[in-house]
Amino acid sequence: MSILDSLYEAALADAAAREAVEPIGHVREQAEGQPPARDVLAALAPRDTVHVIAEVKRASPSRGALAEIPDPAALAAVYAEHGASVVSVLTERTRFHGSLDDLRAVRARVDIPVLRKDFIATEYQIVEARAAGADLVLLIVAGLDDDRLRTLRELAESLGMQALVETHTASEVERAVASGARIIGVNARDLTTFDEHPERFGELARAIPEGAVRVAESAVRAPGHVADYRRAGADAVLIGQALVTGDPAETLDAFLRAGTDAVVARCGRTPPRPPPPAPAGERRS
Ligand SMILES: O=P(O)(O)OC[C@@H](O)[C@@H](O)c1c[nH]c2ccccc12
Repeated sequence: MSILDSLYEAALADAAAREAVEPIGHVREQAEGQPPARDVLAALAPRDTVHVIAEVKRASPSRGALAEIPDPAALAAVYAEHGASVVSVLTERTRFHGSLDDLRAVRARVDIPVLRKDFIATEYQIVEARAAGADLVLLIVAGLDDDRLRTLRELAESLGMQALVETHTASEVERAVASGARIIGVNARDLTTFDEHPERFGELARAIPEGAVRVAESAVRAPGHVADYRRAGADAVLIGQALVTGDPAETLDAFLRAGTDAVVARCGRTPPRPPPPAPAGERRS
């Protein structure tokens, strides 16, 4: 069994245990009782600086324990104050040490959109994401067939959420685009081996159509990496480890500065033109 398969297996076993206690009808009612989901497309709309999706991540299967994060809401508040556009909360328990309680706590503290990051393959997980206050859910193309991918994204959208559709190869980007995804991530980390390929985003970004949000995921360790992703056409960069293992405020400030200074040179996006010179008579000098 691949690592990815075992991650899905654990997440789905946990979801089934929750569903045995709380059937989907109840959870749907809770979802309907939530304030409407935040507008994620507006929050990630292309602009002349990069967006950061900042992650609450205690541990990972590839690195083990990263940070204790006793108060995920406090960390999310720092992210929001320092310019993150979206907070990502890992809710997977067995390998990432996260929970839906983390997501609820974050939701209660910040106003920016919140992403439920988990190994999602069932309607139940989507509905419980909304019931916990999520605005965005992760869907990993490598773990879903075309039917599931479309059905789950459409269910998320019917609840007012969006889906971040994650890819790692050219054929997965093709499938994501064909499925109608509007927010497409390229994960530098291969979830079947944990190898990192930061150059992958630049190779695949061109295949993501104009109009979809392009997200570069993983492997940002230094400001230069944000600049590289930005130059390769990223609208947003998803960062976990570097934020939770360093000083989150200082690190985020430095990353956003690097993303602001980098000029997008490819993917058909050109930097804004300088204003035309004023007519001779109006020049001040
Ligand atoms: O910690 P990093 O290298 O900054 O990566 C963050 C994020 O991209 C990563 O946590 C991630 C990307 N896709 C995932 C899917 C499941 C779990 C985790 C992930």
